[in-house]
Amino acid sequence: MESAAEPVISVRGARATLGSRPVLRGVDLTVERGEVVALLGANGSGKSTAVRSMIGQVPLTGGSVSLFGTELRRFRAWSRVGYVPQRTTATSGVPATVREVVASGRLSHSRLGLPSKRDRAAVRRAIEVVGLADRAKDSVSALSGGQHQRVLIARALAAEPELLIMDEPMAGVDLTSQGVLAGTLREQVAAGTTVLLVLHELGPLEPLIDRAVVLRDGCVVHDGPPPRAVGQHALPGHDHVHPHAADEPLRTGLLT
Ligand SMILES: Nc1ncnc2c1ncn2[C@@H]1O[C@H](COP(=O)(O)OP(=O)(O)OP(=O)(O)O)[C@@H](O)[C@H]1O
Repeated sequence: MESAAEPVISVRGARATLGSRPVLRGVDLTVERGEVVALLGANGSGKSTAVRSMIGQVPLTGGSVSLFGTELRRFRAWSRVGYVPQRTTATSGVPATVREVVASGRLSHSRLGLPSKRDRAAVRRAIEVVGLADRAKDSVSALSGGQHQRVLIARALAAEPELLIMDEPMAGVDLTSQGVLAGTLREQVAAGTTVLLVLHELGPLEPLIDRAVVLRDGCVVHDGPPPRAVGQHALPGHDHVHPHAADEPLRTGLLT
């Protein structure tokens, strides 16, 4: 029986190996109901692998993951989870429309039956929320990178998930789309959605973040208040130094 106090995500001692390389080396991470947590770290630190392990796309070689209090191998309530993968530059050969792609995110609700009125309304709302109502009938191949990312987010939102996991939602996204995405996320958070975001840097999402978990080489090196980028440290390419521990500044290396 699920209790309201149960964390939405609980990762304990997670280990994963890709090829022959240990990519997660004992990761502990908890996300409570209603929290917005950023998973930060340099390239290759294991962020994507960590979130992919949470949705069963990467098998663990040790440790465990639970969602909504249920161990992953018993977890079936996938309509409660929205996942936005890291955007690839590859374009699909299938000329699906915006509405078709977004509606595919609702399939876990409609199951074998035809989409209900409620399903169709949820798809329409998700498309509106990301500002693409006027493009609903267009092929996704006609969209810009940022618009494409908005479609992927709408697809996750169409399921009206309680937990939203997004891998680098702002990467390669133009400023207009970044603004739309930040607004969309703000609405979801206000509605009580729990959010785990993989980010390279906090950027425009900073005001929404409750807590940051920083990975380095597959290990958690910080779990607490989001690191604040100030002055020179905010510049792209700068290896951040954040004075979390008075004696030894935490080098998050977020931008390296
Ligand atoms: N399929 C794979 N086979 C072997 N190694 C892999 C595979 N996928 C990822 N890796 C390696 O695992 C490490 C962690 O990758 P991961 O994508 O989780 O890092 P990340 O922190 O998300 O990085 P980025 O910010 O670049 O997305 C990297 O060194 C990567 O090269």
